[in-house]
Amino acid sequence: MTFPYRAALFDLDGTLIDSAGGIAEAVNRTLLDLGHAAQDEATVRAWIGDGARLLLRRALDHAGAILPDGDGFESAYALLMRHYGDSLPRQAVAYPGVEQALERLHGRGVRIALCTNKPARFIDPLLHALGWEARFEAIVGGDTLPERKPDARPLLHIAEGFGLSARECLMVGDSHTDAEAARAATMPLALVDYGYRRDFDLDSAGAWRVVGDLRELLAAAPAAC
Ligand SMILES: O=C(O)COP(=O)(O)O
Ligand SMILES: [Mg+2]
Repeated sequence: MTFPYRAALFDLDGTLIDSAGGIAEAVNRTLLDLGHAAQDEATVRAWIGDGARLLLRRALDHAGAILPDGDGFESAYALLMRHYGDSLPRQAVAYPGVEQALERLHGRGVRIALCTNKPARFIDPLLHALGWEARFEAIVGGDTLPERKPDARPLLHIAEGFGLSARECLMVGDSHTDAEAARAATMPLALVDYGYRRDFDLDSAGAWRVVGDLRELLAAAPAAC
């Protein structure tokens, strides 16, 4: 069976890697530094996917902190960034099947991109830790462009760079930000059922495919395309 798209754009956290343990560690170190209680990993997981600033806002909000404005927020963010960098080795955990799925797509001539809301400065070190330095032909992080997912722009930026229309690409993600960005870009969508979604019904997102393992993306022909 052939894969019906010319490019696949992958979300990172909750789709390719199970980074929640490392991210929870970074968030908790930040909360503790600021005098708040640490949270369990399941709580922090639900805050991931909309970029690191919203992650911090949710953590401070949950802690009942008076949300610092301006400089106060920036210094808390700098603290999170320091701990986040230290946590990268623990974030570098690929889900089962990811390596083979990327390899097989590549082998079929599908162009492969990374489209994440993770701060861009952490992407290269993380890809290095995973041994994926040469895996992605295009990479867009959460602060690479003025807009991030759920805006359509990061997806369209990658498609345009490939010289492809949105319809020729597939966005593969785990959460509402990926689904909304794909809808806004009129790009076909595939979802994984194991990620960090919150209050999001996978089956009503209009996905071409919902999979429990990325190798299933190549498993069968689509119902319609
Ligand atoms: O919000 C994040 O930092 C992670 O984002 P991602 O799920 O888009 O990779
Ligand atoms: Mg994600």
